[in-house]
Amino acid sequence: MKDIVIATGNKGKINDFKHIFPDYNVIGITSLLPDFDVEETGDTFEDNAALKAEAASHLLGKAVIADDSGLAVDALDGAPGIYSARYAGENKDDAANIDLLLKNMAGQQNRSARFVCVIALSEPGQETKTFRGEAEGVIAEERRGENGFGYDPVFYLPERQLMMAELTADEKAEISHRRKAIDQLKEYLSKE
Ligand SMILES: O=P(O)(O)OP(=O)(O)OP(=O)(O)OC[C@H]1O[C@@H](n2cnc3c(O)ncnc32)[C@H](O)[C@@H]1O
Ligand SMILES: [Mg+2]
Repeated sequence: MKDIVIATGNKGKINDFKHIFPDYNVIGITSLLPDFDVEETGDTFEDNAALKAEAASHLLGKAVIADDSGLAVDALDGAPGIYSARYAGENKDDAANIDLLLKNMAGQQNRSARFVCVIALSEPGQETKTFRGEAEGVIAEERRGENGFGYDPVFYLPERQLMMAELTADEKAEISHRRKAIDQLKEYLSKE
């Protein structure tokens, strides 16, 4: 089985990647470098994904991918966006982030939103490449579902009439923003 190293400390993302890459041995960076942590100082998902992938690739001397992602809500002018993980504070608390989102959306009629995922590929001696995937949905008024992570319990998928958190991991892997970004990465690798 081929290895693929992902520069993330987020267990929910690692679980998503395992279902997107069933034929690969998915390795989270913290099992190789327990103290790995990169400050996300970029202004875009692309910049932050590249920062994480390049830092890990330089430390390991091999190809690494990273994921910078988040939720963009139209009625909030694209917030929380690149700040999705730390929306309610630096301690990255998914429950607190959802509470704040529901509070900021209270009484709001326009609830359209999208998940964005940018995957960066950094390889020694090569320019970093980025690939973007998006998934459209609607911000629900309350939580439902136990699967997934982050904002999945309040991200409603109208065509399925389910929350993202009500999909199995395999179902999420078929339609998610993360899957769409990875499809583009795979297409690039197949032409390389
Ligand atoms: O930077 P790494 O170490 O990869 O982990 P992180 O959790 O800090 O990840 P990000 O900086 O990319 O922030 C993304 C946040 O956006 C949210 N998010 C991203 N993808 C999601 C998904 O598939 N489902 C639900 N929420 C998601 C979730 O709250 C994440 O913490
Ligand atoms: Mg992060």
